[in-house]
Amino acid sequence: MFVFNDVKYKKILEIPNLTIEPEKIITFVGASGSGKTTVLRLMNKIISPTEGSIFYDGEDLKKIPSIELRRKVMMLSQNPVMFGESVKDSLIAGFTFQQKKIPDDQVLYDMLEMVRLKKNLEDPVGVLSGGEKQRLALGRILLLDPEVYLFDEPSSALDEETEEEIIKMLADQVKEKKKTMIMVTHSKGAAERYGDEIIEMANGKILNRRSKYE
Ligand SMILES: Nc1ncnc2c1ncn2[C@@H]1O[C@H](COP(=O)(O)OP(=O)(O)OP(=O)(O)O)[C@@H](O)[C@H]1O
Repeated sequence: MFVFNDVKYKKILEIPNLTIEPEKIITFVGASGSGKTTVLRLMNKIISPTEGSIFYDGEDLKKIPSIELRRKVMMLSQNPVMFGESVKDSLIAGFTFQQKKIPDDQVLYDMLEMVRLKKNLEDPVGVLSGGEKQRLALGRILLLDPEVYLFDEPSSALDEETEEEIIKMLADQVKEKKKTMIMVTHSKGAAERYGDEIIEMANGKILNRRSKYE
């Protein structure tokens, strides 16, 4: 699905080769500043390699228009952007941009429940906490249902119990729908429990890659 070929990004990342198979959950762990977020940003074409190439389904990312790529590969960043005035506006933003039919309110309420956000659709989005914004953005992505989910610390602003619930829910969804999930997490426990493969980064390099089934 994703293939990295002699990839370098400035002086901060160096990945000679990396292949990520579809329908897997891959977790990235490693110290702060080790390059985990940079890997996700490369996969979503927010940044491009300064050397080498990245392929998605056999096609060089350089040749895939960003908008097209981001319909298939969606990233939830640590500080997601909110859209419009209300919880609903932000939840359906992707449908509005893509001019697609907006799901019924019941579907939207079910999604709020799934991401553990106890808010009404009409509630203002500006007053949400960091963790609530993150869960709302998560709901937005789950509704759009891309092929690949890139999660950068999807639970960084959550307490431990909610974090475990959310990551478990994501893993279940991804497996049920046969999607691919690539997740950066500070939680080694979650990385081990839910990752089919665990990739450990240090100083911009892959230090270690383990499959849970080996
Ligand atoms: N565009 C850039 N230009 C220069 N340096 C950068 C750039 N982006 C990131 N860095 C640096 O590269 C290193 C890796 O950053 P990255 O955000 O990938 O780390 P991380 O492993 O995700 O860290 P954290 O766990 O703290 O989020 C950091 O030292 C960061 O300051």
